[in-house]
Amino acid sequence: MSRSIIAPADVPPDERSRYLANLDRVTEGSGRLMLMAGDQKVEHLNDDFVGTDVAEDDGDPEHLFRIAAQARIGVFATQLGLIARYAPDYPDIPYLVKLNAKTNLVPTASADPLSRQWHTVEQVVRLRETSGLNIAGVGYTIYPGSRHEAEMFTEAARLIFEAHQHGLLAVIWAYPRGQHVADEHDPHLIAGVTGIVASLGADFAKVNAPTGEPAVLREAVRAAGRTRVVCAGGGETTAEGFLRRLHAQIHEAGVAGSATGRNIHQRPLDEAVRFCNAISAIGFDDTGIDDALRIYRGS
Ligand SMILES: O=P(O)(O)OC[C@H]1O[C@](O)(COP(=O)(O)O)[C@@H](O)[C@@H]1O
Repeated sequence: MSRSIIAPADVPPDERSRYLANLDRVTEGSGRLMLMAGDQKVEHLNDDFVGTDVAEDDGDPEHLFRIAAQARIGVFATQLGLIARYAPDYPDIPYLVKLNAKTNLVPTASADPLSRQWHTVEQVVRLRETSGLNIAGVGYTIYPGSRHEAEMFTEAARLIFEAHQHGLLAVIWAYPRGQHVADEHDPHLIAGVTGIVASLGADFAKVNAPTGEPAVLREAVRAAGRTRVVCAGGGETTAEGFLRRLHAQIHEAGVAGSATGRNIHQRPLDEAVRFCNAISAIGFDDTGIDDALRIYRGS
């Protein structure tokens, strides 16, 4: 595929090289994303950062930045407030600004989810220009099936266009959720959701892994067309189980990389760094499981 058609038409010619440089940065030129997710201080409050199976390191938000600075990652995604506060001490990390967020304090059973945009793309561009930080893209979560879906779709569509206009990538977290969504892990529904993300024009769709074997993701990958699909990492699993699932998602379903939060940051710093390096080896280098495990174990 010639590089000229990799950039979508809403990336203006004078921003195309920036867009392609951002795409190469977050994929190391492989076409597969490696996103480290650190936006859960809003989505899950402190539940993801303290606990019996959570490293003591994770209680301090700076743990996220220490991992991202030391590990091989494509991009680190979190809210603008944390980036502005910590990134000056961690200027070499490629950042993705997550533009909306909500807490899980209001149960879906009582109110359909609505997650409103916090900052505009123009404010992200101003931060990039005045700080010199390496901001490669923006992110936004949609909840198809929520009574409020139209509001989120509209915000998403407009910010994706604006992001492309400034050479920024757009990643959409897409979780079908609401009182009319019976099973948010249904593979066919998730394929519908990746099709929505493609229609919104995003570069990557981030979905929760559907029920079943990784190969069930084939429908969702195909439905997304030229928009690439990655899966969230989910709750705590063994490192080997996680790496085997990721390898299968990529090689059996054509998933284009990974987007992982808890399974990275709930580990102590050195282990989290090695885990990121193993994830990146699988995604960026087509490394096999045994070699990826050796990278994770530091052997
Ligand atoms: O599905 P939930 O519980 O709303 O969680 C959404 C949050 O989980 C994440 O996808 C993190 O992914 P992990 O499952 O890998 O921790 C965040 O990026 C996102 O905001």
